Amino acid sequence: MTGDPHKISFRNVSKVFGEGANAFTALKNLNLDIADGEIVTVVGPSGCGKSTAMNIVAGLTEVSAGECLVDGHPVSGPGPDRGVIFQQYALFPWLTVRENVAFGLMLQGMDKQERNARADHYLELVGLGDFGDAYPKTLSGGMKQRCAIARAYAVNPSVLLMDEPFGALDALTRVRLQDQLLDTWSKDRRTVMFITHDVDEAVYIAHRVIVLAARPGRLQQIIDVDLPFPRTEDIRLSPEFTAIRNQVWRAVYHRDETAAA
Ligand SMILES: Nc1ncnc2c1ncn2[C@@H]1O[C@H](COP(=O)(O)OP(=O)(O)OP(=O)(O)O)[C@@H](O)[C@H]1O
Repeated sequence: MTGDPHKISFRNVSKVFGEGANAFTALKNLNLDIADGEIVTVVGPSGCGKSTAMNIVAGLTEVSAGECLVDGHPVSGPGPDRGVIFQQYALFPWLTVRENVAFGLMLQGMDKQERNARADHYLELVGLGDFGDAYPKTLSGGMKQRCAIARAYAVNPSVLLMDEPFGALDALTRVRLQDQLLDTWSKDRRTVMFITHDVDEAVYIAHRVIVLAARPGRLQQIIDVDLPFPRTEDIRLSPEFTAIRNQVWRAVYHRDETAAA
């Protein structure tokens, strides 16, 4: 232990892609702490560095300057403590749903009976308990994404990194999966970093909304979502929700004058 109380910390993180005349600053001097068990959503215009920031936490992208810490330790590559879920489900088409969910456990050397039992537990959790023997091509988009979520949960990461996970889904399925994510979070309190373009989604699921600005990608504003859990339909329709939603909207699209430089 290093004594760092935060689950995830960005310390003056910058990321430059390319070199010389082709150098492009995707993130500049990002400072951000995310607490253990906190859900943060990350919003901002296209190209503001949302995925770059998440990929740095995932260990898929190296920082150019500064430091990214998880549990107080500098990130040096991907690890089973961080589960990543992308918009594209990236399921293996030749494996069944159960085998897809159990895949990471197989890589960890878990025996077949145990990993199948664990896969079935997580499939049940995301409402796919009857689909373990099905192949991905027979599932709807929402079901495929639930399978990808079960796969990420199965390796029991303490951090979930979700990059527009519901972006390709219809509005009703999105809302259901948001509720399912919060329901699961209420039981395990994992730390979640969730990128979205949907301002309502960003407010509904989060403790805090992180707004990034583009060119260069940088922190624009952090907005506390001071709404109780569990989040419900009533909360979604409340004036308090609308007020926070409007605040986020202004920060993203109109550069609220209260924003950080
Ligand atoms: N591997 C790379 N090489 C060069 N430039 C890159 C690379 N990855 C990202 N970039 C650039 O860095 C900037 C930030 O990209 P990033 O994908 O993090 O943005 P984003 O906020 O997630 O965008 P979007 O909302 O469109 O997904 C973009 O201008 C992008 O073109």
